Order: sequence, then structure tokens, then C-alpha cells
Amino acid sequence: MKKVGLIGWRGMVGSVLMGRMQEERDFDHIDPVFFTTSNVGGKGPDIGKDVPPLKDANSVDELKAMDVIITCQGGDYTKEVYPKLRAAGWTGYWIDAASALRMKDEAIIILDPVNKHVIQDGIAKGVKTYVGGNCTVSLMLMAIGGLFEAGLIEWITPMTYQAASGAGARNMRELIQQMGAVHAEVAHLVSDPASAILEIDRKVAEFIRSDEYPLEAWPVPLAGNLIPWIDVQLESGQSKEEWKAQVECNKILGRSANPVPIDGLCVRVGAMRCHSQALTIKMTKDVPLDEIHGIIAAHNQWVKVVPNDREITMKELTPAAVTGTLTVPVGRMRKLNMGPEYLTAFTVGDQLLWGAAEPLRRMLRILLEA
Ligand SMILES: NC(=O)C1=CN([C@@H]2O[C@H](COP(=O)(O)OP(=O)(O)OC[C@H]3O[C@@H](n4cnc5c(N)ncnc54)[C@H](OP(=O)(O)O)[C@@H]3O)[C@@H](O)[C@H]2O)C=CC1
Ligand SMILES: N[C@@H](CC(=O)OP(=O)(O)O)C(=O)O
Repeated sequence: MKKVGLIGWRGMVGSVLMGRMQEERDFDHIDPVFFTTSNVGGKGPDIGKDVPPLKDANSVDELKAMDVIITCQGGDYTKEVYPKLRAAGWTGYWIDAASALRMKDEAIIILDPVNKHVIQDGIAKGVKTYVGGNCTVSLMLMAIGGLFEAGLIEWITPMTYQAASGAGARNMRELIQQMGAVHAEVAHLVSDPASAILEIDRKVAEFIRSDEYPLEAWPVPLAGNLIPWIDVQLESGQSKEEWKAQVECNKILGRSANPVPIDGLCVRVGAMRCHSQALTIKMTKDVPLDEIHGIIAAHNQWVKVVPNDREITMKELTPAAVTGTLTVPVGRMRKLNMGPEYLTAFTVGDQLLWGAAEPLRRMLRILLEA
């Protein structure tokens, strides 16, 4: 059995990965070795079979003994350890959730329901580095991969509504604290039917702007607010999250030399772990909506076409409905007033599952089957 080193397994993405690997019985097919940056020699997780004590995730010698390494430890760890490991002559498979290596020539971005041919080509050519894509990018491709495959996309503008989980566990906790603090500030007025709504609103607005509002993980308030900037600022005026859409999407599709233009705005909202996106798509030709539905639905087993109906949309096309599932619903599809080639769509997906953990474990399975 292949020796598979797991790093970052107790973090948020890592815990989701561990849960999925247990559900799919991935551990039956590998010899797992768990690493740590903080508790060397400690007890490994309970996965239903014996595992050795935790090994040092910074030890190149320990890591070199692995056939495959899967890491969800983060970009700083990757930047520190990966070059040393390769320089030491390690030729094993490196599977990573962090963005650090995504755009390197030696790496393939993995999303096998969309680019299994690119992955299999890579394995055949000896590529050893496989990196999960940015969450919004992977979720958009899971939703409308069929339209790309059919060559129906001329360009896309994605406008995102990204959940707190994308910023990490601390940020999720703080969002909840913020929600609670806002409520606590005006709880007595909210529970009094005779109170004036504008008085409540004024107090809430004052509180959100005050120093009392819980604000350590987030740079500015999120609950009762939104943040139209995600990640660092680039010269182009884009945020780095916005820049990733075109470069990563085209790399996943294996068409970086002839890229589909993709550009829009990324916005953080107070959802917990599901990213949503409103897409404006310029199609290469006028295709009837029912055919579009069929093309999208046939692409993979997780995408779900939601009819453009008010009741069904409100029930099925929301973060609350999708969270914790692998289903990627896409709905609100209709032709825009701009013309019959202009399609709009709205899609939602769990950013810790398809957006982070799931492509990693599926890559491991592909390697085990190769
Ligand atoms: N969050 C996201 O949406 C996405 C994240 N990613 C990538 O995955 C990386 C990891 O993200 P994420 O899982 O959110 O990071 P976490 O902060 O949850 O976990 C990272 C590491 O922190 C250490 N750690 C320290 N204290 C704790 C604690 N109390 N509980 C759990 N772990 C702790 C663990 O290392 P140790 O066991 O060695 O101490 C753990 O592996 C990111 O940096 C990013 O590169 C990719 C896609 C999406
Ligand atoms: N930046 C994403 C989360 C993330 O970790 O993305 P990436 O894997 O591209 O760094 C978000 O905030 O929602």
C-alpha cells in the first residue's frame, strides 16, 4: 500500500477532508501517516485503524519516506517545505489545498469532474504536483462545466457572494460573535412591538461603527455589512481573488494559451461556508434555455439545475440549503435583455467540500487507480 502523509488534517479544511476520506473509505486503500507542526510524537486521529505517532511536518527526512503527501496546512507551510523536499530529491506526489504552487508550470490544478483528461495527461507525463483550485473557481466550473465543454462560453462576469469560511475558522467564529453582539445591542427594543424601527436601525448602525463591535479577525465589520474586497490589491485594480478567476479557470481547462475572458467582483457576505455567484455569460451562440439546462445537468453528477421559479429557488438555491453537501445547484437561468446570447445564472456551493477538500481526496484515488 502507498504511504500517504497527511499534513493539516486537524485544521478546518483538513477536518472536512478527513470526514470525506472516512465516508468514502479512502483509508482502506492507503498506509496513512499523520504529521504535525505542533505536537510531534502525539497521538494520531481515530480513523478506525492503527496509525503511528504524529511525525514532524518540518522534517524532510520523514516526509521523504512518503509516496504521496496531502497538505491542507496552508501556503506558508508549502512555500517553506515543498522546495526543500524537491531539492532533497523527493519524487513523490504532492497534493495541496493552498494556492502557493497553483500557477507554477510544474503543477496541475485539480478538479477531476472538469479536467480529468488534463490530470491523466499529467500523470502520464510524470507531473508530480497537484493543487486544488480556488474555491469560487472550482465551484463555478462544477456548476457550468457543461457550457465550457460544449464550447458555448465567449466570456463570463462572475459576481461573488463569498462566505466567512474562506477567511478561516477564526473569522467564522467572529462573524457569529458579531451577529450576537448586534442583536444584544438592541434586543430589548426588538422584543418590544411598540418600539420604532428607525430607532433600532440607528442604534445598530451606531454600534456597527463603534469600538464595541467585535473586530479582531476581520478588518472591518461583516455582520450587518458586506466587504467588497477579498485578498490583496493588485496593480490591475482587481483583488487577487478576482484575478484568480480567469487564470485558474483557464489553467484547469488546459487552455491558458487561448483564455476565455473571466472577470468580475468578489464580495464577502455573512454566509457561513457556502460561496454563491451571479454569472453573466456571453455565449458563443444563441442556444435555447432547455438545451442549456440539459447540457449543464449532463456534465457531472453533482450539479443540479434549479428551475427559474420563485418558490423552488428560495428553497434550493441558498447557502442554508446547500451547506455540508456536495450538490452544486445552478438556477435563475434566463436570457438577459441584452440579447439571446446573454445568459444569467446563480450558483451556490460548499466552499470547504468542492471548494477545498473534495478535489484532494479524489486526486488521491486517481493516483491509487493509475
Ligand atoms: N479556508 C478555506 O476556505 C480554504 C483554505 N485553503 C487552504 O487550506 C489552508 C488551511 O486552511 P484552514 O483549514 O482554514 O486552516 P486552519 O487554521 O484551520 O488549520 C491550519 C493548521 O493550524 C494548526 N492549528 C493550530 N491551532 C489549531 C486548532 N485550534 N484547531 C485546528 N488546527 C489548529 C493545525 O496544524 P498542526 O496540527 O500542525 O498544529 C492546522 O493544520 C489555507 O491556508 C489555504 O491555503 C484552501 C481552500 C479554501
Ligand atoms: N480566498 C478564498 C479562500 C481561499 O483559501 O482561497 P485560495 O485557496 O485561493 O487561497 C476566500 O476567501 O473565500
